[in-house]
Amino acid sequence: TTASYSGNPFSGVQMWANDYYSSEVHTLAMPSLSPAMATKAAAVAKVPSFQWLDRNVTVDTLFSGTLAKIRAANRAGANPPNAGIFVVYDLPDRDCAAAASNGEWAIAQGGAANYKAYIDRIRQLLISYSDIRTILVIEPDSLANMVTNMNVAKCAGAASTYKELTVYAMKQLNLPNVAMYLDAGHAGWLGWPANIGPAADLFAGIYKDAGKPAAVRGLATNVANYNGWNLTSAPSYTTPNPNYDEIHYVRAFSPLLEAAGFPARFITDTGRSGKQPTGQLEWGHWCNAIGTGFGTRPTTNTGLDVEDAFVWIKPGGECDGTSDTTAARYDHYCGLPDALKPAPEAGQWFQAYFEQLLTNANPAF
Ligand SMILES: O=[N+]([O-])c1ccc(O[C@@H]2O[C@H](CO)[C@@H](O[C@@H]3O[C@H](CO)[C@@H](O[C@@H]4O[C@H](CO)[C@@H](O)[C@H](O)[C@H]4O)[C@H](O)[C@H]3O)[C@H](O)[C@H]2O)cc1
Ligand SMILES: [Mg+2]
Repeated sequence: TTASYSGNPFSGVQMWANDYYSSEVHTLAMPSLSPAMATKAAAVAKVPSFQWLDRNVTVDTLFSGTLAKIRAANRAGANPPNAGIFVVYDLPDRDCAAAASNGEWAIAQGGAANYKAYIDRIRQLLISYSDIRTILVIEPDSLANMVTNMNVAKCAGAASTYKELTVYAMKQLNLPNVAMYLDAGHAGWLGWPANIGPAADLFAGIYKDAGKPAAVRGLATNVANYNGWNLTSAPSYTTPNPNYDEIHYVRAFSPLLEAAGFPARFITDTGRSGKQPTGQLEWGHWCNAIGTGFGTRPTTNTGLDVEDAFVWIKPGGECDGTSDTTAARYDHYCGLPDALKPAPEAGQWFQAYFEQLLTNANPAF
């Protein structure tokens, strides 16, 4: 069947553009746009982006609903057949080094058991829809935080649970129609020389702990971040990191992972990397960065053998975090001068940000 594969899981399929994002664009973005911008926005809605399973409830509604729509389109003769693209994102004590994307479950309140049930449900649906090739990004930021933020109490406290549950997900979702990419931060995070070695050891260790699952294809980089892929010069805020863009990060990381027993392949989020340099004042300013644009459209034509695809993982226009200083999930990074304000809660539609991305899109819409 189309679902099982060897090699690049993006070969021989087209990525599905889910109707959750399309409806955000059509109902929330377009009504207030000029006719010319609305036409451009309608084109954005057709670009495949990953659908985030950021709450347990979305598994039995959006996830199963999207899989059903993909099945219908494939049975109607889609050629090439559609593949599902989703983010698994519901670890207990989620986003341990920040406040903006804290999730629904806490380790202290039995979150690990809830997470295992969430993974089991995803497994069941992937088995029910074994005719659909499904590509998963596993838990943005979590393992990256294990490399650089063990000095943060919430991250140190979550470490063993994050690792246990990541291994659980890798084993449970190890199915013939599935490809998994573990989140690996970005060039400005794990790409620093001080971090890249420990990162390779961590990811290879997790890969071995999980029994080197066939469905674990590699790592996802630049998720919800803004870095260029292959820049002609280093943006000022990247100095002195020699890995100033994602191709440098991937090319430095790959041999370290291979040597540690993890022959990882990579995908890179280009959804918000179209304008370089960005408006960031500091590289670590991750929240709603100003001066960004929609980037390279999803493709397997990456020019690098270990890079499977450029993809849109963070849906452009969905907020990174609230700028309301009184909010429970307020993170000071979302209050910085280079963070677009006023901003709603993480995941909510942020119209001004969508318009920024559209205006700065490269390639242009
Ligand atoms: O001059 N030098 O030689 C030198 C040497 C070492 C230096 O140290 C490095 O500095 C880097 C910053 O430059 C740090 O990277 C930042 O780490 C943050 C987490 O702590 C990340 O935030 C996450 O971002 C996600 C979206 O990507 C959000 O979804 C998530 O909520 C949010 O928490 C930032 O992206 C990421 O850029 C490194 O850890 C740190 O080791 C710095 C200079
Ligand atoms: Mg985030």
